[in-house]
Amino acid sequence: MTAAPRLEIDQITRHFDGRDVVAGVSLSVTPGQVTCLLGPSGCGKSTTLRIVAGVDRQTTGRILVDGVVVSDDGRHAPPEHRGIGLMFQDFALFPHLSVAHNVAFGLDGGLRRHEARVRELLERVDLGGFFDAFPHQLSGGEQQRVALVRALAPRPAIMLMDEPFSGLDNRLRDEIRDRTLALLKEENTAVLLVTHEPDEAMRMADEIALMRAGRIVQQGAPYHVYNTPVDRAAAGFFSDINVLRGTSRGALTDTPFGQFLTPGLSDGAPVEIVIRPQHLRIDFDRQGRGPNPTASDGVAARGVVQRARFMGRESLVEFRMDHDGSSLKATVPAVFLPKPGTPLWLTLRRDRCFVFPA
Ligand SMILES: Nc1ncnc2c1ncn2[C@@H]1O[C@H](COP(=O)(O)OP(=O)(O)OP(=O)(O)O)[C@@H](O)[C@H]1O
Repeated sequence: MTAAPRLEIDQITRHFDGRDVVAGVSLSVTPGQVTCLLGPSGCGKSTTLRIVAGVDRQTTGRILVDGVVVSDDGRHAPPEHRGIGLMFQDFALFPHLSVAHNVAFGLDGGLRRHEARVRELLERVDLGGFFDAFPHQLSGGEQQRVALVRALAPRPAIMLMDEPFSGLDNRLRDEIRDRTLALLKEENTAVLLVTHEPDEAMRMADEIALMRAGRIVQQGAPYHVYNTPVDRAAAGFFSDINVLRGTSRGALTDTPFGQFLTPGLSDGAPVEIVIRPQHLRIDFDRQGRGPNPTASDGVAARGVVQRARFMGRESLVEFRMDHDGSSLKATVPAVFLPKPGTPLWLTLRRDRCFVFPA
């Protein structure tokens, strides 16, 4: 049985200066679930979050918490009556209060009444020893953890997070993300997290809602959104992509890598075939010939190495293709640095190609 939604966003729009910056967003989050609103800058993510928090108000639509309307055309509960915790990038701790008093700030009765809860939360993020410290004595990452437990201290049913980790350096960020996620799961909080970073969404989310120009264009588990993108832009949002262009004829599109099925497209319709660099295979040149065609990889096409770079986890090789001079990128999970000018053959993993009308 799936749990009842804790947070429901029902057909929210927000009109600013003659345009809808949020244009009909619906979403629900269950207890213990992390949903990431992912999208490029300006697509309306933060506005959506601010509406849920109650610091902004939608033009139309409703917000429900545990099935109860907290905001619609007539009602608008203030932020403090929504059972919502907030954590933003520029979380500010109160500099004149100790760590413990910062954490207890939103608790009725303050530190005196809730010392046990404050101690327990600080222990859980390994900051037990900082109970009496002041914010300036903590590193950025430690301050972030204090901000997190401060937001969690009143046991909010819902946590809203807007780019909460973007102020941290890379290595620290991974660790803090993991800790944060663990704590949110333990508390069974419903989380709506805004980010423009696909890696962050893939790492944190149970569900990703991909947003563009005020709308959710695709929603699902990270695996699903990554592996079955709805269009070229959705594919390109998660990684570098290669795009082959062709024209549909008789529900087939010819490419130098073989034919692709393009059912439902009329003759003459432009087609884009999209593939991520890790799904190209590279093969050696055998005196002007490449590998034989196979069902899974189609036909090989020859290209010449333009550039090869070692990226740490993989090598990125850029090719200029013989057939049309276009560029294709392939990655190999190893050290593979062929010299510029080397002819090599490329095939595409056909099961990893996405075919879209252009
Ligand atoms: N108070 C406002 N008045 C007018 N326009 C606004 C207001 N708030 C936001 N906007 C506009 O709404 C659009 C969406 O902004 P929003 O902050 O929600 O985007 P975002 O996806 O969170 O982007 P970012 O990641 O850059 O914060 C932007 O074009 C922004 O300029």
